[in-house]
Amino acid sequence: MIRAIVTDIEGTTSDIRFVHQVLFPFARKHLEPWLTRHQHEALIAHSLDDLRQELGQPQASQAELITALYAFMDQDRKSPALKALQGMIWRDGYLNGDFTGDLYADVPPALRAWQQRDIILCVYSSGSVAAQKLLFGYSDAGDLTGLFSHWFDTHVGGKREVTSYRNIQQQLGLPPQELLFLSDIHQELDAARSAGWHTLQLVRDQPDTGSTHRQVASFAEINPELLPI
Ligand SMILES: CSCCC(=O)C(=O)COP(=O)(O)O
Ligand SMILES: [Mg+2]
Repeated sequence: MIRAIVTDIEGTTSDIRFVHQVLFPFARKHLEPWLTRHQHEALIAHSLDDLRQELGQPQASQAELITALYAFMDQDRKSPALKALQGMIWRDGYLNGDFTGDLYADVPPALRAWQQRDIILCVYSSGSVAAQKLLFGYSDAGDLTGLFSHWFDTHVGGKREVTSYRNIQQQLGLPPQELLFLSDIHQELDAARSAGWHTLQLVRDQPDTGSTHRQVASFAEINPELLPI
């Protein structure tokens, strides 16, 4: 029996194009002036120190850090410091009404139905927990943060690493066979399966021929009571 469902965001609950064509360009455009304005605030200074550590350059200047951040963005590197800073920049965009958090139309009704069946709902994304809460808090369908009880980002580990799913399982205090991970990326699902979890792949555009996971095109096709099939 599935007791908890952990969902990815990009490509799973939300269109990849929203992340790559709206969120990422917004963060890139605002990065430099935003950092100049906020660099002395404790949270931002802390993220910049994390970035210096990631780079192995404890004395890196502000200009060097900005160059590194642009390079990380070019590589879509899942750097915790970059992800923390992007989340803080996106906050202004959500608050100003520049965009709302994109969700596929099938996502909110499915989440509500699962919650009504007492299934624990969680998010696991490379985006920071703060960024996850903004996306669901300012979503196209209103504030959905109340549907989720746990939020995980790369502080538990990378999404293609088995240990990350073991860490999440320990935090949830449930056996792995009661956990279901939803993602569009089969390498992430491979890691979850290796940790003993159930997996389902969201294929929003076309099937993934390189995958060994069960594939569905929408959340409406998922009935946790029927798993495993
Ligand atoms: C919180 S939405 C932004 C997602 C993000 O920043 C990202 O890098 C997506 O990575 P994922 O591992 O969730 O595909
Ligand atoms: Mg994804």
